[in-house]
Amino acid sequence: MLPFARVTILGLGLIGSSIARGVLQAMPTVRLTGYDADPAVRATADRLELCHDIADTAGSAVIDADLVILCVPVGAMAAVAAEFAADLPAEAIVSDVGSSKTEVARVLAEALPGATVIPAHPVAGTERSGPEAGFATLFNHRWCIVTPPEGADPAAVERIADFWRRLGAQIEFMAPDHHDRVLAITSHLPHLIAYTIVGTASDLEEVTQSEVIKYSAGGFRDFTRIAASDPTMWRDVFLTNREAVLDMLQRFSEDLSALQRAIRWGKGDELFDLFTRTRAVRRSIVEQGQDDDAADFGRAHD
Ligand SMILES: NC(=O)c1ccc[n+]([C@@H]2O[C@H](COP(=O)([O-])OP(=O)(O)OC[C@H]3O[C@@H](n4cnc5c(N)ncnc54)[C@H](O)[C@@H]3O)[C@@H](O)[C@H]2O)c1
Ligand SMILES: O=C(O)C(=O)C[C@]1(C(=O)O)C=C[C@@H](O)C=C1
Repeated sequence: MLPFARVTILGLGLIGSSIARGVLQAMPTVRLTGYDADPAVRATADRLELCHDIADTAGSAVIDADLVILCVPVGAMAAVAAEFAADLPAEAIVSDVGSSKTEVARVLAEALPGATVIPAHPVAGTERSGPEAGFATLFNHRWCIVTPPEGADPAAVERIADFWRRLGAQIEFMAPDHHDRVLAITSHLPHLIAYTIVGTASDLEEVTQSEVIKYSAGGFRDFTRIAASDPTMWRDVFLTNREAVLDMLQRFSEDLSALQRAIRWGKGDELFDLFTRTRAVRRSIVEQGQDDDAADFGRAHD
């Protein structure tokens, strides 16, 4: 039996529209309702037939839902929840896909007192945004981290896990604060570094903008993909996972200073040892099948 019969998606961008496409394929009998604050996104979602119904308000979207899933930037979660709180059916489960979890869990619990809220985070995405960027296979073989609040109803947690497994994801359970530390180093800091390096390159006075574009092969090009990620989404991630990100950034800065010293004093062994260790990390990610380029890596380097 399917975990839910009537699913409402609030926010029809990259992640919301990917969930909609995945549900239409994997759970075709589910009745799907969508809502987005942006009328242009609602019109596009309608044209793409992402949902059976596109509602004009968050309240009317949730009125007969048994799952409501918030797919808006983390800084907008509280406002959306407040918009539909009065219309939420008592038996509905509320979830979200936010990239940071402690703050989102707090604001949802505050805005929806008495509701069953089971937050989750599919660790899958791209640098693109909007309803046209989504695709049904986005979550295939990717982790979805479920962060149930203490004392959560195990049956509700299992229904959320079942929903994500049907979209192709593998499930991991974590405490929200642990999630935020893990993602600070694996996702948030890499984005911050990409934003910095692309910003630094574009500010250089002795290298022109056209040279940066012209010679952006390999390493820099990979950074520009990440640095093209949605500004609203990432502003909100850094503001809501401030402490874990600052902590990881502190460690990163210390390690960067050590590298700076190794270069200055010609300590080739130190550089070589670190680069050997980091190459091994990449190899284990590839071996675990967690990278899209795994096959290419194997061909090019083995
Ligand atoms: N992009 C990724 O790689 C990725 C991966 C995993 C999780 N997430 C999380 O998913 C969420 C959505 O990200 P996305 O990449 O789909 O962003 P997106 O910009 O593609 O879509 C967000 C949508 O939310 C809508 N929205 C904003 N405020 C709203 C409001 N108050 N009410 C209703 N709709 C509103 C926007 O109009 C937009 O269409 C974020 O919380 C993000 O942290 C993103
Ligand atoms: O693949 C990308 O482009 C992503 O940035 C996806 C990515 C990540 O950092 O891995 C970004 C944010 C998420 O919350 C989850 C996944």
